[in-house]
Amino acid sequence: MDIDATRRGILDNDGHLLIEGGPGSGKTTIALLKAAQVLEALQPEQHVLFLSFSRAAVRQIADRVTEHIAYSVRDHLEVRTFHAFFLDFVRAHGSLLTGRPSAFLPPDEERRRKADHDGDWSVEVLVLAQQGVYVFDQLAATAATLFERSTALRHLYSDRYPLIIVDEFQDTNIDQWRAIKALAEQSAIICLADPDQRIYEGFVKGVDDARLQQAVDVLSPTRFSLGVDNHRSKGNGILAYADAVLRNQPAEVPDAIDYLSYRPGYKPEHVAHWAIHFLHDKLTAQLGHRPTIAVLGTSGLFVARISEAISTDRVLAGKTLPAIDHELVWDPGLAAAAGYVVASILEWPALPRTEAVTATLHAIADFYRIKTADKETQSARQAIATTVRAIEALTTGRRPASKTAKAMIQAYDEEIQLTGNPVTDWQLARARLQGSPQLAEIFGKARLLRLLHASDSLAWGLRDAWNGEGAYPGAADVVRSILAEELVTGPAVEPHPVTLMNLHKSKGKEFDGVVIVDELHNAKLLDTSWPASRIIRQRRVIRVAITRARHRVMFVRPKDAAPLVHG
Ligand SMILES: Nc1ncnc2c1ncn2[C@@H]1O[C@H](COP(=O)(O)OP(=O)(O)OP(=O)(O)O)[C@@H](O)[C@H]1O
Repeated sequence: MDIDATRRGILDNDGHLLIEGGPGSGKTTIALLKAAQVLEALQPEQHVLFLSFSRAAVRQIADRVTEHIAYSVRDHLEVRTFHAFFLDFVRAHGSLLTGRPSAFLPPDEERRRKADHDGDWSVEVLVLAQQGVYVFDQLAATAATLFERSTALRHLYSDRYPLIIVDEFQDTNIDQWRAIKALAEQSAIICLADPDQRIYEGFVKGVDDARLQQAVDVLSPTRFSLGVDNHRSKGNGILAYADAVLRNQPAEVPDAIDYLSYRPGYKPEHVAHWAIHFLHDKLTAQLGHRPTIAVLGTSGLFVARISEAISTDRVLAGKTLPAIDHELVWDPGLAAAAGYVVASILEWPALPRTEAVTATLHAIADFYRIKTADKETQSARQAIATTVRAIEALTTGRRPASKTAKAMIQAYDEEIQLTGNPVTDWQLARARLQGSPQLAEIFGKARLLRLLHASDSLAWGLRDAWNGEGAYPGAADVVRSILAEELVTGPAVEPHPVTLMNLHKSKGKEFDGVVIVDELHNAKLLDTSWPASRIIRQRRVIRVAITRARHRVMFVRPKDAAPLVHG
């Protein structure tokens, strides 16, 4: 490890530090070295806190801890997401604000309530907070208020965390910044930042391009610049090309970057399948070992499609492409909601007709509530309304008018013969989802659940729910609790050689090779007709994605996609 004068300065300086540097300049690494040094001198009850944004980033940092931090003090480094830290904090101390114990409304429950709420949801969120019930987005604000108002809490936490490292500082929102500022009274704060990796501004509320200046004004930190050092992809032109994309400047495409353009008629996910194999072979030859590869798509759903496509063998242009074992980093909200619908069908044989079908219709309405919370669409709104009317009709003894409800009644009457084997029964129940466009949509989303790697835990949970008499009473609750756990903690899988995620989620990570997949219709990588501000933001995102690679990048883009660099 090179420890130059700048890095020596960082290790020798106490107090607040602002460390700036481009992608791969070594911000995370030097921060871990600094933590290692501070950890040696801590009291037994003290810890160093390393805050980052995503669970995936936390995992990558945690993986690197073994490299830099001695076993004896490792337990005293807490690498956590902002949200997890604030959630624990509000649970422990929220009652100081309201006089009541704090409760947390999980995101899917919030989406459901929001869809049913007539008034302004942002006002309702504040009312709930006054009652001690917090939604995801309120946690940081609540924690910040508590830290600002209570000297005792500030001191308690600063005593516990004399050093707090804030990763990706440029992307902190106003509430995260308020909490950090309050703790900075007594804790030393190290901010790691790259202004050009600001990818949430104008996109997430409260993120501000003045944040770095505010840190300088308020904390008066000692500033260090790792400048354009690049330890990740030294000498292969990847960073220079990424910078050219950021600034839309003319640039030669270096050897380390391949472009694959596909003609209309080809599906991007199929071409991506080929590209992953190609990159894998090239990197294996170059490095002499099995490489790590990230496949980055332009949206979560697109990434899920790629995942499905590469999960089976495929013949493309006369060549057989074997299926690719991979991990998917993805927000599976809708797939989980579709899973709850399937689970409700597993309960049918134990229930009378009205009760059984009504429970399934409730799960279907919830699916569309979650869908509208992500993206308001007329058809999803209508689906909720017709399903709710069908439930009313059923419970008052009338015949429902909706196609979906009729199809479910017919499916119930045809009787479902479950076997006690959760895997087969899950497929049997899922196959009942046909007879209306809504059911077809839910069927499609339920198939994606397989990608969650949750199948094993679901099978075990359902095995316990089997009553030996043809049904799984309580299946809906079992599936709900298993998937909720899966959504919060993520699948417990080992890091995989091939990982799929959207561009934003790649931030803070590092792989031998990166495949960036673009599509023409739903989620373009870049569109010159977008407003200038959106183009600038997207160029930052693309730069982050490119610079995740140590050795090679491969673009898979439609033939007439907009060029990424000028000229
Ligand atoms: N001083 C150093 N000498 C040699 N290698 C280093 C040094 N610092 C970092 N590296 C290596 O360079 C790579 C990038 O480092 P690191 O992840 O710390 O950069 P970063 O600035 O946090 O990147 P980003 O902002 O893109 O996430 C890592 O593989 C790391 O092991």
